Amino acid sequence: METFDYLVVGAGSAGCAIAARLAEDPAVTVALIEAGPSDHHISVWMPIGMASTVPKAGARNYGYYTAPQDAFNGRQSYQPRGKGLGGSSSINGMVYIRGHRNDYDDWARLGCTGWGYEDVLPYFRRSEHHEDFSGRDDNPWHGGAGPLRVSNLRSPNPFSNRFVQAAIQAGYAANGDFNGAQQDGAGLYHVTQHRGERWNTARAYLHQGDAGDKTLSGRRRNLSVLVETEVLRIDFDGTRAAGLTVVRGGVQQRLAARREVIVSAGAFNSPQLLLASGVGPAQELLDLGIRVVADVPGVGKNLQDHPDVIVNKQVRSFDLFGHSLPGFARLSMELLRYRRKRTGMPSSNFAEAGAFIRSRQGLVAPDIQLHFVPALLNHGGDKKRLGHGYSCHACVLRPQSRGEVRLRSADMREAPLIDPRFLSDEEDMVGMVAGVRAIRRIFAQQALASAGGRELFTDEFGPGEGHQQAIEAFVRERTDSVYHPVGTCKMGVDDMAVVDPALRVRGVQGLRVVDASIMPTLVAGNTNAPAIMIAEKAADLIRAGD
Ligand SMILES: Cc1cc2nc3c(=O)[nH]c(=O)nc-3n(C[C@H](O)[C@H](O)[C@H](O)COP(=O)(O)OP(=O)(O)OC[C@H]3O[C@@H](n4cnc5c(N)ncnc54)[C@H](O)[C@@H]3O)c2cc1C
Repeated sequence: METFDYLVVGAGSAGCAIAARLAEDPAVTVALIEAGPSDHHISVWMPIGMASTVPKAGARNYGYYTAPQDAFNGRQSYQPRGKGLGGSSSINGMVYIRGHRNDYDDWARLGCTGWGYEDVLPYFRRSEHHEDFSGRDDNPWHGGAGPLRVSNLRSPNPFSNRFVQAAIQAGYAANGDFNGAQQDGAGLYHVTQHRGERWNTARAYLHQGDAGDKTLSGRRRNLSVLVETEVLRIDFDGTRAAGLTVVRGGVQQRLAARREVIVSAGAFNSPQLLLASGVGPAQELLDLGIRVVADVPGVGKNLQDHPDVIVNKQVRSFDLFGHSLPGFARLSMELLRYRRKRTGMPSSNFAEAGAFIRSRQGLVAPDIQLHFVPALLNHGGDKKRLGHGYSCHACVLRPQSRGEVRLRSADMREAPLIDPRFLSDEEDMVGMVAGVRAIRRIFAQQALASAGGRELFTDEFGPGEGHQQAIEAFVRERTDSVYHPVGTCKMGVDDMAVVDPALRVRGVQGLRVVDASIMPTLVAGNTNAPAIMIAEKAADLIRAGD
Protein backbone atom coordinates (compact mmCIF):
# COMPACT_ATOMS: atom_id res chain seq x y z
CA MET A 1 0.00 0.00 0.00
CA GLU A 2 1.38 3.43 -0.93
CA THR A 3 1.75 5.76 2.05
CA PHE A 4 1.87 9.56 2.12
CA ASP A 5 1.93 12.04 4.98
CA TYR A 6 -1.16 13.85 3.64
CA LEU A 7 -3.88 12.62 1.33
CA VAL A 8 -5.93 15.42 -0.25
CA VAL A 9 -9.25 14.39 -1.84
CA GLY A 10 -10.20 16.61 -4.80
CA ALA A 11 -7.97 18.93 -6.84
CA GLY A 12 -10.40 21.85 -7.04
CA SER A 13 -10.06 25.46 -5.95
CA ALA A 14 -9.16 24.52 -2.39
CA GLY A 15 -7.54 21.13 -3.01
CA CYS A 16 -4.81 22.38 -5.36
CA ALA A 17 -3.98 25.23 -2.98
CA ILE A 18 -3.75 23.15 0.19
CA ALA A 19 -1.77 20.34 -1.47
CA ALA A 20 0.78 22.77 -2.92
CA ARG A 21 1.16 24.72 0.32
CA LEU A 22 1.68 21.54 2.37
CA ALA A 23 4.24 20.28 -0.16
CA GLU A 24 6.33 23.43 0.37
CA ASP A 25 7.83 21.50 3.27
CA PRO A 26 10.26 19.12 1.52
CA ALA A 27 10.14 16.79 4.52
CA VAL A 28 6.51 15.79 3.90
CA THR A 29 4.85 13.81 1.12
CA VAL A 30 1.45 14.74 -0.28
CA ALA A 31 -0.90 12.94 -2.68
CA LEU A 32 -3.56 15.01 -4.43
CA ILE A 33 -6.30 12.72 -5.70
CA GLU A 34 -8.70 13.88 -8.40
CA ALA A 35 -11.59 12.02 -10.00
CA GLY A 36 -11.45 13.93 -13.30
CA PRO A 37 -8.83 14.48 -16.01
CA SER A 38 -5.91 16.89 -16.39
CA ASP A 39 -6.83 20.49 -17.19
CA HIS A 40 -4.61 20.87 -20.28
CA HIS A 41 -7.51 21.42 -22.65
CA ILE A 42 -8.67 24.37 -24.75
CA SER A 43 -12.11 24.28 -23.13
CA VAL A 44 -10.35 25.10 -19.85
CA TRP A 45 -7.69 27.63 -20.77
CA MET A 46 -9.56 29.61 -23.43
CA PRO A 47 -12.06 31.65 -21.39
CA ILE A 48 -15.06 31.22 -23.71
CA GLY A 49 -14.43 27.47 -23.55
CA MET A 50 -16.80 27.48 -20.61
CA ALA A 51 -19.64 27.81 -23.14
CA SER A 52 -18.93 24.16 -23.97
CA THR A 53 -18.27 22.80 -20.46
CA VAL A 54 -20.90 24.50 -18.27
CA PRO A 55 -24.26 23.76 -19.98
CA LYS A 56 -24.22 19.98 -19.56
CA ALA A 57 -22.51 17.09 -17.77
CA GLY A 58 -19.33 15.83 -19.40
CA ALA A 59 -15.71 14.90 -18.74
CA ARG A 60 -15.13 18.17 -16.87
CA ASN A 61 -18.54 18.80 -15.33
CA TYR A 62 -20.61 16.63 -12.97
CA GLY A 63 -23.72 18.48 -14.17
CA TYR A 64 -25.91 17.62 -11.18
CA TYR A 65 -29.63 18.23 -10.95
CA THR A 66 -31.32 18.89 -7.62
CA ALA A 67 -34.56 17.56 -6.20
CA PRO A 68 -37.63 19.37 -7.63
CA GLN A 69 -37.90 22.79 -6.00
CA ASP A 70 -41.33 23.78 -4.66
CA ALA A 71 -40.68 27.48 -5.16
CA PHE A 72 -39.68 26.85 -8.79
CA ASN A 73 -43.06 25.25 -9.58
CA GLY A 74 -41.42 21.85 -9.24
CA ARG A 75 -38.50 22.53 -11.61
CA GLN A 76 -35.13 20.99 -10.78
CA SER A 77 -32.16 23.30 -10.35
CA TYR A 78 -29.09 22.66 -12.50
CA GLN A 79 -25.81 22.46 -10.59
CA PRO A 80 -22.67 22.31 -12.73
CA ARG A 81 -19.54 21.34 -10.76
CA GLY A 82 -16.03 21.15 -12.15
CA LYS A 83 -14.39 17.74 -12.46
CA GLY A 84 -10.68 17.47 -13.19
CA LEU A 85 -7.61 19.42 -12.14
CA GLY A 86 -8.70 22.83 -10.95
CA GLY A 87 -12.20 21.54 -10.12
CA SER A 88 -14.82 24.25 -10.46
CA SER A 89 -12.10 26.87 -11.03
CA SER A 90 -11.64 25.18 -14.43
CA ILE A 91 -15.20 25.88 -15.57
CA ASN A 92 -16.27 28.90 -13.52
CA GLY A 93 -16.95 32.45 -14.63
CA MET A 94 -13.51 33.67 -13.45
CA VAL A 95 -15.02 36.59 -11.51
CA TYR A 96 -12.61 37.46 -8.70
CA ILE A 97 -14.62 38.52 -5.65
CA ARG A 98 -13.99 37.91 -1.98
CA GLY A 99 -17.29 38.90 -0.38
CA HIS A 100 -17.92 41.63 2.16
CA ARG A 101 -15.82 42.15 5.26
CA ASN A 102 -18.95 41.67 7.43
CA ASP A 103 -19.26 38.08 6.17
CA TYR A 104 -16.04 37.05 7.86
CA ASP A 105 -16.69 39.14 10.97
CA ASP A 106 -20.00 37.26 11.21
CA TRP A 107 -18.12 33.94 11.08
CA ALA A 108 -15.95 35.11 13.97
CA ARG A 109 -19.07 36.18 15.90
CA LEU A 110 -20.50 32.68 15.38
CA GLY A 111 -17.49 31.31 17.27
CA CYS A 112 -15.09 30.75 14.39
CA THR A 113 -12.15 32.37 16.13
CA GLY A 114 -9.42 33.41 13.71
CA TRP A 115 -11.77 33.83 10.72
CA GLY A 116 -12.68 37.55 11.07
CA TYR A 117 -11.97 39.85 8.11
CA GLU A 118 -8.65 41.11 9.45
CA ASP A 119 -7.62 37.47 10.05
CA VAL A 120 -8.43 36.26 6.53
CA LEU A 121 -7.30 39.31 4.54
CA PRO A 122 -3.61 38.26 4.68
CA TYR A 123 -4.56 34.93 3.10
CA PHE A 124 -6.47 36.59 0.25
CA ARG A 125 -3.43 38.78 -0.31
CA ARG A 126 -0.98 35.88 -0.06
CA SER A 127 -2.83 33.89 -2.72
CA GLU A 128 -3.20 36.80 -5.15
CA HIS A 129 -1.00 38.14 -7.95
CA HIS A 130 -3.02 41.11 -9.17
CA GLU A 131 -1.60 42.54 -12.38
CA ASP A 132 -1.99 46.13 -11.15
CA PHE A 133 0.29 45.39 -8.20
CA SER A 134 2.58 42.87 -9.86
CA GLY A 135 5.73 42.15 -7.88
CA ARG A 136 4.70 44.56 -5.13
CA ASP A 137 3.46 44.11 -1.61
CA ASP A 138 2.38 47.64 -0.76
CA ASN A 139 -1.38 47.56 -1.33
CA PRO A 140 -3.51 47.05 1.77
CA TRP A 141 -6.03 44.84 -0.07
CA HIS A 142 -4.21 43.20 -2.93
CA GLY A 143 -1.29 40.87 -3.33
CA GLY A 144 1.22 41.17 -6.16
CA ALA A 145 3.28 38.03 -5.73
CA GLY A 146 0.91 35.14 -4.97
CA PRO A 147 0.23 32.21 -7.30
CA LEU A 148 -3.33 33.19 -8.35
CA ARG A 149 -3.19 35.56 -11.32
CA VAL A 150 -5.89 38.24 -11.25
CA SER A 151 -6.28 40.65 -14.17
CA ASN A 152 -8.40 43.36 -15.65
CA LEU A 153 -10.44 42.22 -18.64
CA ARG A 154 -8.28 42.43 -21.76
CA SER A 155 -11.09 43.27 -24.17
CA PRO A 156 -14.18 44.35 -22.28
CA ASN A 157 -17.27 44.27 -24.46
CA PRO A 158 -18.60 47.75 -25.37
CA PHE A 159 -21.92 46.73 -23.81
CA SER A 160 -20.25 45.91 -20.50
CA ASN A 161 -18.98 49.48 -20.39
CA ARG A 162 -22.46 50.70 -21.34
CA PHE A 163 -23.89 48.67 -18.45
CA VAL A 164 -21.55 50.36 -15.97
CA GLN A 165 -22.50 53.78 -17.37
CA ALA A 166 -26.21 52.90 -17.19
CA ALA A 167 -25.83 51.77 -13.57
CA ILE A 168 -24.19 55.09 -12.74
CA GLN A 169 -27.02 56.91 -14.54
CA ALA A 170 -29.43 54.90 -12.38
CA GLY A 171 -27.75 56.34 -9.30
CA TYR A 172 -25.22 53.70 -8.29
CA ALA A 173 -21.62 54.63 -7.55
CA ALA A 174 -18.78 53.66 -9.88
CA ASN A 175 -16.52 51.06 -8.32
CA GLY A 176 -13.22 50.02 -9.92
CA ASP A 177 -12.35 47.53 -7.19
CA PHE A 178 -15.05 45.50 -5.44
CA ASN A 179 -12.36 43.88 -3.28
CA GLY A 180 -10.96 47.17 -2.00
CA ALA A 181 -12.26 49.73 0.44
CA GLN A 182 -15.93 49.54 -0.67
CA GLN A 183 -18.02 46.76 -2.15
CA ASP A 184 -20.91 49.03 -3.20
CA GLY A 185 -21.32 50.21 -6.75
CA ALA A 186 -20.97 49.14 -10.38
CA GLY A 187 -17.91 48.28 -12.42
CA LEU A 188 -16.05 45.77 -14.53
CA TYR A 189 -15.04 42.61 -12.69
CA HIS A 190 -11.46 41.52 -12.16
CA VAL A 191 -10.89 38.02 -13.47
CA THR A 192 -8.71 35.01 -12.66
CA GLN A 193 -6.87 35.18 -15.95
CA HIS A 194 -3.29 35.71 -17.07
CA ARG A 195 -2.47 37.06 -20.53
CA GLY A 196 -5.96 36.26 -21.74
CA GLU A 197 -6.03 32.65 -20.48
CA ARG A 198 -8.00 31.19 -17.56
CA TRP A 199 -5.92 30.91 -14.43
CA ASN A 200 -7.47 28.03 -12.56
CA THR A 201 -5.96 26.72 -9.34
CA ALA A 202 -4.11 23.92 -11.14
CA ARG A 203 -2.17 26.56 -13.05
CA ALA A 204 -1.83 28.77 -10.00
CA TYR A 205 -0.65 26.16 -7.52
CA LEU A 206 0.55 23.16 -9.54
CA HIS A 207 1.96 23.44 -13.06
CA GLN A 208 1.58 27.07 -14.31
CA GLY A 209 0.05 25.76 -17.54
CA ASP A 210 3.17 23.82 -18.56
CA ALA A 211 1.68 21.00 -20.65
CA GLY A 212 5.15 19.41 -20.84
CA ASP A 213 5.11 18.78 -17.10
CA LYS A 214 3.92 15.17 -17.02
CA THR A 215 3.95 15.15 -13.21
CA LEU A 216 1.20 17.84 -13.25
CA SER A 217 2.72 19.01 -9.96
CA GLY A 218 5.30 21.56 -11.07
CA ARG A 219 7.84 18.70 -10.93
CA ARG A 220 7.74 18.62 -7.14
CA ARG A 221 9.08 15.28 -5.97
CA ASN A 222 7.06 15.24 -2.76
CA LEU A 223 3.69 16.02 -4.42
CA SER A 224 1.98 13.22 -6.35
CA VAL A 225 -0.98 14.31 -8.46
CA LEU A 226 -3.25 11.36 -9.28
CA VAL A 227 -5.88 12.23 -11.90
CA GLU A 228 -8.76 10.01 -12.99
CA THR A 229 -8.68 8.49 -9.52
CA GLU A 230 -11.97 8.46 -7.65
CA VAL A 231 -12.09 8.25 -3.88
CA LEU A 232 -14.74 5.74 -2.77
CA ARG A 233 -14.36 6.08 0.99
CA ILE A 234 -12.21 7.18 3.87
CA ASP A 235 -10.80 4.18 5.73
CA PHE A 236 -10.83 4.42 9.51
CA ASP A 237 -8.73 2.71 12.11
CA GLY A 238 -11.22 2.99 14.96
CA THR A 239 -12.08 6.68 14.75
CA ARG A 240 -8.77 7.75 13.16
CA ALA A 241 -8.76 8.43 9.41
CA ALA A 242 -6.03 6.08 8.23
CA GLY A 243 -6.32 6.22 4.44
CA LEU A 244 -8.52 6.05 1.39
CA THR A 245 -10.02 3.45 -0.88
CA VAL A 246 -9.80 4.69 -4.45
CA VAL A 247 -10.60 3.36 -7.89
CA ARG A 248 -8.11 3.97 -10.67
CA GLY A 249 -8.33 2.52 -14.17
CA GLY A 250 -11.14 0.26 -12.94
CA VAL A 251 -8.95 -1.17 -10.17
CA GLN A 252 -9.57 -0.55 -6.48
CA GLN A 253 -6.58 0.23 -4.32
CA ARG A 254 -5.83 1.69 -0.91
CA LEU A 255 -3.66 4.64 0.04
CA ALA A 256 -2.46 5.22 3.59
CA ALA A 257 -2.07 8.55 5.41
CA ARG A 258 0.70 8.89 7.98
CA ARG A 259 -0.62 12.24 9.25
CA GLU A 260 -3.98 13.36 7.87
CA VAL A 261 -6.69 12.94 5.29
CA ILE A 262 -7.93 16.28 3.93
CA VAL A 263 -11.28 16.32 2.13
CA SER A 264 -11.57 19.08 -0.51
CA ALA A 265 -14.22 17.54 -2.74
CA GLY A 266 -16.53 20.58 -2.78
CA ALA A 267 -19.90 21.46 -1.25
CA PHE A 268 -21.70 18.42 -2.66
CA ASN A 269 -19.05 15.72 -2.69
CA SER A 270 -17.31 16.48 0.62
CA PRO A 271 -20.43 15.76 2.69
CA GLN A 272 -21.18 12.85 0.37
CA LEU A 273 -17.77 11.31 1.10
CA LEU A 274 -18.11 11.81 4.86
CA LEU A 275 -21.56 10.20 4.81
CA ALA A 276 -20.45 7.30 2.59
CA SER A 277 -17.57 6.72 5.04
CA GLY A 278 -19.76 6.60 8.15
CA VAL A 279 -19.47 10.18 9.42
CA GLY A 280 -22.84 11.90 9.61
CA PRO A 281 -26.31 11.73 11.19
CA ALA A 282 -26.37 8.21 12.65
CA GLN A 283 -29.96 7.35 11.71
CA GLU A 284 -29.51 8.48 8.10
CA LEU A 285 -26.44 6.25 7.83
CA LEU A 286 -28.07 3.24 9.46
CA ASP A 287 -31.07 3.56 7.13
CA LEU A 288 -28.66 3.06 4.23
CA GLY A 289 -26.80 0.21 5.93
CA ILE A 290 -23.65 2.26 6.53
CA ARG A 291 -21.58 1.49 9.65
CA VAL A 292 -21.45 4.58 11.87
CA VAL A 293 -17.94 5.80 12.66
CA ALA A 294 -19.08 9.07 14.23
CA ASP A 295 -22.55 10.54 14.74
CA VAL A 296 -22.12 14.07 13.35
CA PRO A 297 -25.65 15.41 12.72
CA GLY A 298 -24.61 18.46 10.69
CA VAL A 299 -23.01 16.63 7.75
CA GLY A 300 -24.85 17.61 4.56
CA LYS A 301 -27.13 20.11 6.33
CA ASN A 302 -26.99 23.92 6.12
CA LEU A 303 -26.73 23.97 2.29
CA GLN A 304 -26.82 27.58 1.12
CA ASP A 305 -26.62 28.96 -2.40
CA HIS A 306 -27.29 32.23 -4.20
CA PRO A 307 -30.65 32.12 -6.02
CA ASP A 308 -30.27 33.94 -9.31
CA VAL A 309 -32.64 35.31 -11.93
CA ILE A 310 -31.83 36.72 -15.36
CA VAL A 311 -33.46 39.52 -17.35
CA ASN A 312 -32.72 39.53 -21.11
CA LYS A 313 -32.83 42.19 -23.76
CA GLN A 314 -32.65 41.29 -27.41
CA VAL A 315 -30.57 43.83 -29.35
CA ARG A 316 -29.36 43.75 -32.94
CA SER A 317 -25.64 44.33 -32.43
CA PHE A 318 -22.85 42.02 -33.54
CA ASP A 319 -20.69 43.35 -30.71
CA LEU A 320 -22.82 41.06 -28.58
CA PHE A 321 -22.43 37.28 -28.55
CA GLY A 322 -25.28 35.57 -30.35
CA HIS A 323 -26.54 33.09 -32.87
CA SER A 324 -26.62 34.58 -36.39
CA LEU A 325 -24.55 34.24 -39.55
CA PRO A 326 -22.83 37.64 -39.10
CA GLY A 327 -22.32 36.72 -35.45
CA PHE A 328 -20.53 33.49 -36.36
CA ALA A 329 -18.42 35.35 -38.95
CA ARG A 330 -17.46 37.90 -36.29
CA LEU A 331 -16.58 35.19 -33.80
CA SER A 332 -14.39 33.40 -36.37
CA MET A 333 -12.38 36.58 -36.85
CA GLU A 334 -12.18 37.03 -33.11
CA LEU A 335 -10.84 33.49 -32.70
CA LEU A 336 -8.04 34.26 -35.15
CA ARG A 337 -7.26 37.42 -33.20
CA TYR A 338 -7.27 35.43 -29.97
CA ARG A 339 -4.87 32.89 -31.46
CA ARG A 340 -2.40 35.66 -32.28
CA LYS A 341 -2.79 38.00 -29.31
CA ARG A 342 -4.98 36.32 -26.68
CA THR A 343 -7.38 39.28 -26.86
CA GLY A 344 -10.89 39.81 -28.22
CA MET A 345 -14.18 38.07 -27.55
CA PRO A 346 -12.71 34.62 -26.72
CA SER A 347 -10.96 36.20 -23.70
CA SER A 348 -14.37 37.16 -22.30
CA ASN A 349 -15.51 35.56 -19.06
CA PHE A 350 -19.10 36.45 -20.14
CA ALA A 351 -19.97 37.89 -16.70
CA GLU A 352 -17.81 40.90 -17.45
CA ALA A 353 -19.46 43.63 -15.41
CA GLY A 354 -21.62 43.86 -12.35
CA ALA A 355 -22.73 45.69 -9.29
CA PHE A 356 -23.25 45.29 -5.57
CA ILE A 357 -26.36 47.21 -4.57
CA ARG A 358 -28.61 47.81 -1.58
CA SER A 359 -32.27 47.14 -2.27
CA ARG A 360 -33.46 49.49 0.50
CA GLN A 361 -32.21 52.05 2.95
CA GLY A 362 -30.88 51.07 6.33
CA LEU A 363 -28.89 48.02 5.20
CA VAL A 364 -25.32 47.79 6.50
CA ALA A 365 -24.04 46.20 3.28
CA PRO A 366 -25.14 45.42 -0.28
CA ASP A 367 -27.76 42.66 -0.40
CA ILE A 368 -27.91 42.08 -4.17
CA GLN A 369 -25.22 41.32 -6.73
CA LEU A 370 -25.66 41.85 -10.47
CA HIS A 371 -23.71 40.09 -13.21
CA PHE A 372 -23.97 41.62 -16.69
CA VAL A 373 -23.36 39.32 -19.67
CA PRO A 374 -23.06 40.58 -23.28
CA ALA A 375 -25.03 37.60 -24.55
CA LEU A 376 -28.57 36.26 -24.46
CA LEU A 377 -28.30 33.69 -21.76
CA ASN A 378 -30.73 31.88 -19.55
CA HIS A 379 -30.94 29.28 -16.87
CA GLY A 380 -32.32 26.05 -18.22
CA GLY A 381 -33.92 26.02 -21.67
CA ASP A 382 -33.98 28.80 -24.25
CA LYS A 383 -30.20 28.64 -24.59
CA LYS A 384 -30.19 28.56 -28.38
CA ARG A 385 -32.41 31.58 -29.09
CA LEU A 386 -31.48 33.10 -32.45
CA GLY A 387 -30.21 36.66 -32.47
CA HIS A 388 -28.11 38.82 -30.20
CA GLY A 389 -28.66 40.57 -26.92
CA TYR A 390 -27.52 41.07 -23.37
CA SER A 391 -28.53 39.71 -20.00
CA CYS A 392 -28.23 40.69 -16.39
CA HIS A 393 -28.37 38.35 -13.41
CA ALA A 394 -29.54 39.38 -9.94
CA CYS A 395 -28.81 37.22 -6.92
CA VAL A 396 -29.67 37.59 -3.25
CA LEU A 397 -26.35 37.79 -1.41
CA ARG A 398 -27.38 36.48 2.03
CA PRO A 399 -30.15 33.96 1.35
CA GLN A 400 -32.04 32.73 4.40
CA SER A 401 -33.21 29.45 2.82
CA ARG A 402 -31.36 26.32 3.91
CA GLY A 403 -31.20 22.97 2.15
CA GLU A 404 -29.30 19.72 2.42
CA VAL A 405 -27.23 17.04 0.70
CA ARG A 406 -27.99 13.38 1.40
CA LEU A 407 -26.95 10.05 -0.03
CA ARG A 408 -28.86 7.99 -2.56
CA SER A 409 -26.55 5.11 -1.69
CA ALA A 410 -23.13 4.50 -0.13
CA ASP A 411 -21.59 4.38 -3.62
CA MET A 412 -19.65 7.58 -4.36
CA ARG A 413 -20.13 7.00 -8.08
CA GLU A 414 -23.83 7.74 -7.70
CA ALA A 415 -24.82 11.42 -7.61
CA PRO A 416 -25.81 12.70 -4.16
CA LEU A 417 -29.34 13.93 -3.45
CA ILE A 418 -29.19 17.72 -3.48
CA ASP A 419 -32.08 19.81 -2.17
CA PRO A 420 -31.23 23.53 -1.82
CA ARG A 421 -34.87 24.42 -0.95
CA PHE A 422 -34.44 27.66 -2.88
CA LEU A 423 -36.72 30.55 -1.85
CA SER A 424 -38.21 28.49 0.99
CA ASP A 425 -37.68 31.57 3.15
CA GLU A 426 -39.96 34.41 2.00
CA GLU A 427 -37.23 37.01 2.56
CA ASP A 428 -35.33 35.58 -0.40
CA MET A 429 -38.26 36.23 -2.75
CA VAL A 430 -38.41 39.86 -1.59
CA GLY A 431 -34.75 40.24 -2.58
CA MET A 432 -35.25 38.57 -5.97
CA VAL A 433 -38.10 40.93 -6.88
CA ALA A 434 -35.97 43.91 -5.85
CA GLY A 435 -33.14 42.57 -8.01
CA VAL A 436 -35.37 42.26 -11.10
CA ARG A 437 -36.59 45.82 -10.60
CA ALA A 438 -33.04 47.13 -10.22
CA ILE A 439 -31.97 45.47 -13.47
CA ARG A 440 -34.90 46.95 -15.38
CA ARG A 441 -34.14 50.42 -14.01
CA ILE A 442 -30.57 50.08 -15.27
CA PHE A 443 -31.68 48.74 -18.67
CA ALA A 444 -33.93 51.81 -19.03
CA GLN A 445 -31.04 54.29 -18.71
CA GLN A 446 -29.77 56.11 -21.77
CA ALA A 447 -26.38 54.33 -21.93
CA LEU A 448 -28.12 51.01 -22.65
CA ALA A 449 -31.54 52.13 -23.88
CA SER A 450 -29.95 54.10 -26.75
CA ALA A 451 -28.90 50.75 -28.28
CA GLY A 452 -32.60 49.86 -28.68
CA GLY A 453 -33.90 46.33 -28.46
CA ARG A 454 -36.71 44.69 -26.53
CA GLU A 455 -36.89 42.94 -23.20
CA LEU A 456 -37.87 39.26 -23.26
CA PHE A 457 -40.34 37.48 -20.96
CA THR A 458 -41.35 40.62 -19.03
CA ASP A 459 -44.50 41.60 -20.96
CA GLU A 460 -46.72 40.52 -18.06
CA PHE A 461 -45.06 42.98 -15.67
CA GLY A 462 -47.11 45.96 -16.81
CA PRO A 463 -45.93 49.58 -16.69
CA GLY A 464 -43.39 51.21 -14.38
CA GLU A 465 -41.89 49.10 -11.63
CA GLY A 466 -44.10 46.18 -12.66
CA HIS A 467 -46.72 44.21 -10.72
CA GLN A 468 -45.34 42.40 -7.73
CA GLN A 469 -47.23 39.17 -8.49
CA ALA A 470 -46.13 39.08 -12.12
CA ILE A 471 -42.48 39.52 -11.09
CA GLU A 472 -42.82 36.79 -8.47
CA ALA A 473 -44.25 34.45 -11.11
CA PHE A 474 -41.29 35.33 -13.39
CA VAL A 475 -38.87 34.60 -10.54
CA ARG A 476 -40.47 31.17 -9.86
CA GLU A 477 -40.32 30.30 -13.52
CA ARG A 478 -36.77 31.51 -14.23
CA THR A 479 -34.62 31.45 -11.08
CA ASP A 480 -31.78 28.99 -10.63
CA SER A 481 -28.41 28.76 -8.89
CA VAL A 482 -25.53 31.07 -9.69
CA TYR A 483 -23.37 28.10 -8.67
CA HIS A 484 -22.22 29.04 -5.19
CA PRO A 485 -23.26 26.12 -2.95
CA VAL A 486 -21.56 26.14 0.47
CA GLY A 487 -22.10 25.26 4.10
CA THR A 488 -22.64 21.47 4.07
CA CYS A 489 -19.68 20.72 6.38
CA LYS A 490 -20.05 23.88 8.35
CA MET A 491 -17.34 25.23 10.61
CA GLY A 492 -18.44 26.25 14.10
CA VAL A 493 -18.76 25.44 17.74
CA ASP A 494 -22.46 24.49 17.97
CA ASP A 495 -24.01 21.02 17.79
CA MET A 496 -24.58 21.21 14.04
CA ALA A 497 -20.96 22.14 13.29
CA VAL A 498 -19.10 19.51 11.27
CA VAL A 499 -15.61 20.98 11.65
CA ASP A 500 -14.08 23.13 14.37
CA PRO A 501 -12.34 26.44 13.59
CA ALA A 502 -9.16 24.46 12.78
CA LEU A 503 -11.30 22.55 10.23
CA ARG A 504 -10.93 19.22 12.09
CA VAL A 505 -13.95 16.92 11.72
CA ARG A 506 -15.74 16.39 15.03
CA GLY A 507 -15.77 12.97 16.60
CA VAL A 508 -12.83 11.55 14.64
CA GLN A 509 -9.08 12.13 14.38
CA GLY A 510 -6.76 12.81 11.46
CA LEU A 511 -9.50 14.22 9.22
CA ARG A 512 -10.18 17.76 8.03
CA VAL A 513 -12.48 19.34 5.48
CA VAL A 514 -10.94 22.22 3.53
CA ASP A 515 -13.14 23.76 0.84
CA ALA A 516 -16.28 25.89 0.29
CA SER A 517 -18.39 23.43 2.29
CA ILE A 518 -16.98 24.69 5.59
CA MET A 519 -18.46 28.18 5.27
CA PRO A 520 -20.95 28.61 8.11
CA THR A 521 -22.79 31.28 6.14
CA LEU A 522 -22.56 32.11 2.46
CA VAL A 523 -20.33 35.06 1.65
CA ALA A 524 -21.77 38.04 -0.21
CA GLY A 525 -20.10 37.38 -3.54
CA ASN A 526 -18.57 34.70 -5.71
CA THR A 527 -16.98 31.80 -3.89
CA ASN A 528 -13.77 30.81 -5.72
CA ALA A 529 -11.42 33.27 -4.01
CA PRO A 530 -12.92 32.45 -0.57
CA ALA A 531 -12.41 28.69 -1.18
CA ILE A 532 -8.76 29.39 -2.01
CA MET A 533 -8.40 31.62 1.04
CA ILE A 534 -9.78 28.78 3.21
CA ALA A 535 -7.07 26.46 1.86
CA GLU A 536 -4.32 29.04 2.39
CA LYS A 537 -5.36 29.47 6.01
CA ALA A 538 -5.81 25.73 6.55
CA ALA A 539 -2.21 25.13 5.40
CA ASP A 540 -0.98 27.44 8.16
CA LEU A 541 -3.23 25.78 10.74
CA ILE A 542 -1.90 22.35 9.81
CA ARG A 543 1.72 23.49 9.75
CA ALA A 544 1.26 25.10 13.15
CA GLY A 545 0.08 21.72 14.47
CA ASP A 546 -3.45 22.90 15.28
C1 LIG B 1 -20.25 27.17 -13.71
C2 LIG B 1 -19.68 27.83 -12.48
C3 LIG B 1 -19.41 29.20 -12.51
C4 LIG B 1 -18.87 29.82 -11.38
N1 LIG B 1 -18.44 31.11 -11.48
C5 LIG B 1 -17.71 31.64 -10.47
C6 LIG B 1 -17.05 32.89 -10.64
O1 LIG B 1 -17.12 33.52 -11.69
N2 LIG B 1 -16.31 33.35 -9.60
C7 LIG B 1 -16.21 32.69 -8.42
O2 LIG B 1 -15.55 33.18 -7.50
N3 LIG B 1 -16.83 31.50 -8.24
C8 LIG B 1 -17.53 30.94 -9.25
N4 LIG B 1 -18.07 29.71 -9.11
C9 LIG B 1 -17.95 29.02 -7.81
C10 LIG B 1 -16.54 28.55 -7.50
O3 LIG B 1 -15.88 28.13 -8.66
C11 LIG B 1 -16.62 27.41 -6.47
O4 LIG B 1 -17.28 27.89 -5.30
C12 LIG B 1 -15.26 26.91 -6.05
O5 LIG B 1 -14.52 26.50 -7.18
C13 LIG B 1 -15.44 25.75 -5.08
O6 LIG B 1 -14.18 25.25 -4.72
P1 LIG B 1 -14.06 23.89 -3.92
O7 LIG B 1 -12.61 23.66 -3.71
O8 LIG B 1 -14.94 23.94 -2.74
O9 LIG B 1 -14.67 22.75 -4.88
P2 LIG B 1 -14.33 22.37 -6.38
O10 LIG B 1 -13.48 23.40 -7.03
O11 LIG B 1 -15.62 22.03 -7.04
O12 LIG B 1 -13.42 21.06 -6.25
C14 LIG B 1 -13.86 19.80 -5.86
C15 LIG B 1 -12.98 18.78 -6.57
O13 LIG B 1 -13.12 17.52 -5.93
C16 LIG B 1 -13.17 16.51 -6.91
N5 LIG B 1 -13.86 15.35 -6.35
C17 LIG B 1 -15.14 15.29 -5.92
N6 LIG B 1 -15.41 14.05 -5.48
C18 LIG B 1 -14.28 13.33 -5.61
C19 LIG B 1 -13.95 11.98 -5.34
N7 LIG B 1 -14.84 11.12 -4.81
N8 LIG B 1 -12.70 11.54 -5.63
C20 LIG B 1 -11.78 12.40 -6.15
N9 LIG B 1 -12.06 13.69 -6.45
C21 LIG B 1 -13.30 14.14 -6.18
C22 LIG B 1 -13.93 17.16 -8.05
O14 LIG B 1 -13.75 16.46 -9.26
C23 LIG B 1 -13.35 18.56 -8.03
O15 LIG B 1 -12.19 18.64 -8.83
C24 LIG B 1 -18.64 29.06 -10.20
C25 LIG B 1 -18.93 27.69 -10.17
C26 LIG B 1 -19.43 27.07 -11.30
C27 LIG B 1 -19.71 25.59 -11.25
